[in-house]
Amino acid sequence: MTTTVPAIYAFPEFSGVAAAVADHVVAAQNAALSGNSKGSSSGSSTGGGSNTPTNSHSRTHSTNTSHSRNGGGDGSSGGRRFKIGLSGGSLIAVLNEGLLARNDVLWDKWDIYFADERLVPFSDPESNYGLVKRHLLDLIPEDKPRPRVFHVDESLIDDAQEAADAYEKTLIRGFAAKDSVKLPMFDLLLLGCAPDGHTCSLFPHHPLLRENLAWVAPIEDAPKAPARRITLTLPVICHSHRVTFVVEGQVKAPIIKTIMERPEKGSPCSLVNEGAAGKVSWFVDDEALTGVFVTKKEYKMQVK
Ligand SMILES: O=C1O[C@H](COP(=O)(O)O)[C@@H](O)[C@H](O)[C@H]1O
Repeated sequence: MTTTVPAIYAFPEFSGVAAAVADHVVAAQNAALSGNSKGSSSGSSTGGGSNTPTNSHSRTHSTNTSHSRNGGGDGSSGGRRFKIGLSGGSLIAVLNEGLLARNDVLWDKWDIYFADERLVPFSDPESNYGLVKRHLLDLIPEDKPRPRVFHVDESLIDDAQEAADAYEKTLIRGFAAKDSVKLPMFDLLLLGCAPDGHTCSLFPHHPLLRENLAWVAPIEDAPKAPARRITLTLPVICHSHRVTFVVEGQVKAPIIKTIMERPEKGSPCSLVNEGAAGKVSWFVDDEALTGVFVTKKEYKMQVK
């Protein structure tokens, strides 16, 4: 039986959030690579070898470039890949602290996609890919293998529709032909929630919340700068095997209260809680739950 009430894990400190999120990610990785992620038949875990992903280190570490072309892995996971979608924003500091501290992240089995992207140059501090590159990918120890990274085409940042169409094609190549699966299925999507209630680049009350055909949609009028962005759509988000929100800080408490206690208000995060019911987790610090009445669960580390 599923429930629209998500699992909510709260921690007193940022470090607790970071450690638990990292454990949750590695558990999802292990499940995907061992074939235990549901839905692999719709393309969640087989390699998308025809893509030409960017290897984040390929320019500086040419000995690692083979990882950007090899969709097959080393055989121990039967060629399966861990398909993860990352958001930008505060999430990346959590991943920096949590993931980089672990030695069981099988980076070379990861296909990293983006839940949304702000259409600015990668060097701009607002770029989600730029943030992930600087604070995560570039910091993977040199002796570790590299993930495959599928980011927006930087040459298309002046045209949101073109950028969205091109990124949708990237997903189609990575997951399966759009006419053979209705929706791609990520093994794990990591999402944030902004104080105004947006997640990915889906903003409260925006018509994009009703998009049900495209996998990736453009937005030109985002209420928070930069206005031009692309985003995964709600059906894609809700089709993921796991959807995990990571949120900290008292500034987020009012919106979390609305999301959890007033789902009828239709906040984008409430729509995800409902649309992905049974697959949604929230990892938060205690401050983000100030004045919020929810049942919290104790997080038990899954990976020994
Ligand atoms: O604009 C964005 O904001 C959200 C939330 O960011 P946060 O810093 O408040 O966690 C983020 O998840 C999204 O990827 C980004 O484009």
